[in-house]
Amino acid sequence: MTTRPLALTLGDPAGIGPELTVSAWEALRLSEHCFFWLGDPALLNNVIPTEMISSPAEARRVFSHALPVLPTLCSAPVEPGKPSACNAETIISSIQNAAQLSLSGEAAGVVTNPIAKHILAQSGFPHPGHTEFLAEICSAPGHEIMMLASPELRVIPVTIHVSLQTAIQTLTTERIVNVTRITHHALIRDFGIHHPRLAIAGLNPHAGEAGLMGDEEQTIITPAIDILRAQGIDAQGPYPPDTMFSATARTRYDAAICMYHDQGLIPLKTLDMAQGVNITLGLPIVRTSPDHGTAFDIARPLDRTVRAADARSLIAAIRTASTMVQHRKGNAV
Ligand SMILES: NC(=O)C1=CN([C@@H]2O[C@H](COP(=O)(O)OP(=O)(O)OC[C@H]3O[C@@H](n4cnc5c(N)ncnc54)[C@H](O)[C@@H]3O)[C@@H](O)[C@H]2O)C=CC1
Ligand SMILES: NCC(=O)COP(=O)(O)O
Repeated sequence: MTTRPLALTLGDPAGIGPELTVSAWEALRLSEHCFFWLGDPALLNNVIPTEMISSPAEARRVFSHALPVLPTLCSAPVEPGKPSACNAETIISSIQNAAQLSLSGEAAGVVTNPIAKHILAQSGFPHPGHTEFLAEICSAPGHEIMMLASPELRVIPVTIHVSLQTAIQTLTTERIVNVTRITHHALIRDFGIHHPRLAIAGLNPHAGEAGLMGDEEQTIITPAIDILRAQGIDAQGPYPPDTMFSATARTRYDAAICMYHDQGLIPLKTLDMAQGVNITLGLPIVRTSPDHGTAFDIARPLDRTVRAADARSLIAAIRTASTMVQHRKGNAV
């Protein structure tokens, strides 16, 4: 696995991020999946040993006996379950530093703990989520693609954090082609799938039923598929969205290109929320995250034995980031 450590961000300190971080360290500390946390050790209530580091290079020496922490201290008191925009600056700087350390090569990649988008927005944060923020840090705006992956399914929404109305209004042939091309290349480079098979979803019921229930399939989606196929990309569809996620249908493709956020994320999370991983494709750095959010409703002060949050998705995100780093190394020329 990776020799350099992964950078794990703070996330919203009032959410389940601190608890997930503790559980992930306990699960992985004797494995090769080494990470350090850009967080505030005071949030951990001494439930595990921690050791301050001043650079990622120190993480591997520490990882088996303590959680390596690159201190990123909260400026306001933290009450679990009660998020506050007063800590927005710390949350943002944790993401920013993790990305910079990854761009500089000191960290192998970034794994993010969940943030609450509306809380950061209150502080003037202009990005709808990590995906778009990281693209800006990497000077690659417009190249960022969100993929959610579980052992059962991979989905890529063409439009991401916008209203359903905006998603439909901004759906274009060019956007579908761009997202599918980046996905195709990322499946080869980051996942070792040599000939990716891509299923393109329709937008409307029955994929439009020959125009009877909407014509975006004919005017926008099919032209995109034609362009992609002419470029040698194995893109098929548009498929009726209500049947393309069945167990049988899923055996026919490696990833589903979906027209809007919930079209892809509902089947993914319904099939396997515990092991779903959110992955940003199209960036020079590796970035993964759990598929769920901050879960403020179950966040509580940390306890040595009682855990409310299921850390499997974060653990899967860390393992996935390690695997992607390995694939990128293997594919480097
Ligand atoms: N990558 C990220 O930073 C993401 C952040 N969010 C943010 O999270 C906030 C809350 O969003 P919600 O829609 O409520 O989704 P959520 O995923 O935080 O919670 C939905 C339900 O699932 C439960 N849940 C989630 N993760 C869990 C875990 N690991 N273990 C046990 N139960 C778990 C919660 O307790 C809650 O009942 C929003 O502000 C949203 O912006 C949402 C998705 C991803
Ligand atoms: N629904 C997925 C999600 O909100 C994750 O967004 P991001 O913070 O990874 O951009």
